[in-house]
Amino acid sequence: MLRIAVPNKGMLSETANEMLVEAGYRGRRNDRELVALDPDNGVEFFYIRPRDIATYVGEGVLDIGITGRDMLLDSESKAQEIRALDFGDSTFRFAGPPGAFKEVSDLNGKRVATSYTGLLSQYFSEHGVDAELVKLDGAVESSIQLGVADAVADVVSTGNTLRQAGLEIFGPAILESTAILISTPEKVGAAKTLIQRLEGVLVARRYSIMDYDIPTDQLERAMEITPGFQSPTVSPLHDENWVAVRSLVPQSDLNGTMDRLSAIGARAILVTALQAARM
Ligand SMILES: Nc1ncnc2c1ncn2[C@@H]1O[C@H](COP(=O)(O)OP(=O)(O)OP(=O)(O)O)[C@@H](O)[C@H]1O
Ligand SMILES: O=P(O)(O)OC[C@H]1O[C@H](OP(=O)(O)OP(=O)(O)O)[C@H](O)[C@@H]1O
Ligand SMILES: [Mg+2]
Repeated sequence: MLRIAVPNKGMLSETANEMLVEAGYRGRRNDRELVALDPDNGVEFFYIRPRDIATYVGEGVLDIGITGRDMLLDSESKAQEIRALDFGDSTFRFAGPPGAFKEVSDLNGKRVATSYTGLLSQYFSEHGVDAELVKLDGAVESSIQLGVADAVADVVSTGNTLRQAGLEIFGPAILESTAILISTPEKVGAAKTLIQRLEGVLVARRYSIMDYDIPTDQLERAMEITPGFQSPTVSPLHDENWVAVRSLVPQSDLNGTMDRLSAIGARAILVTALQAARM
């Protein structure tokens, strides 16, 4: 039985659960559920704080888990990133009162509040900065106003929290984070089906099917516009001067793709949503 760690709350929990349901697993039935058996799929889900997931997976107690890259790097876990999951994107940044700091070296001798002391102490030692870390559980942005820190290092997504606290980002991004699958080399093999299913969900979320007819003499140009994953399907039409093409195309630029196909003479361009995929 594969044992899977899923965030029980926070920014990643809802989408992580949705992806698992799309991948054919039993979803979490209510937000108090801590353990759930899914015997049809031979898996057991453990709903755990996102910060603790790397610990359980790194110890080998749980086989695979979903957490944030920043949380994995903050931990001392032996778990490794298997792949990014296309949600929960954020950057990890320094911020301070407007104009107070310009670069990371300005933090020498200052107090920096963060919930990610592991990540920060590693960053400071790599960059030769000697700053005092103030460990807080959350709402780190308030620490400067409350007088316990001179600067903060925290997760930034829209930047609204920082703006509301009257703080300004400085220095380069410490890290680009995203939701990731983590496991250990000993356990990852057993999780092959789960990984393949989630990869299918990512493809279904990112791509659509595009069908169109194209004059045969424009086929090569059309292949450059819709190269697909490996090789698009090209089928003969009754009119031998035309062929029908079916290809996977990124959802991010469906209309641009249709414009480019149309400009080289494609007709009857149809787009269909993908419900599931296994590549
Ligand atoms: N506003 C956000 N937008 C995108 N991702 C975020 C945001 N806040 C946190 N994350 C990411 O979500 C993951 C889990 O963080 P989250 O804030 O949910 O956990 P937490 O701080 O331990 O929990 P809580 O905030 O409920 O105490 C981290 O990898 C983090 O980078
Ligand atoms: O840039 P924004 O879109 O405003 O998002 C960033 C905020 O989101 C997270 O807070 P969360 O709600 O998880 O609270 P926490 O600080 O208690 O973890 C993070 O710690 C920032 O405070
Ligand atoms: Mg948080």
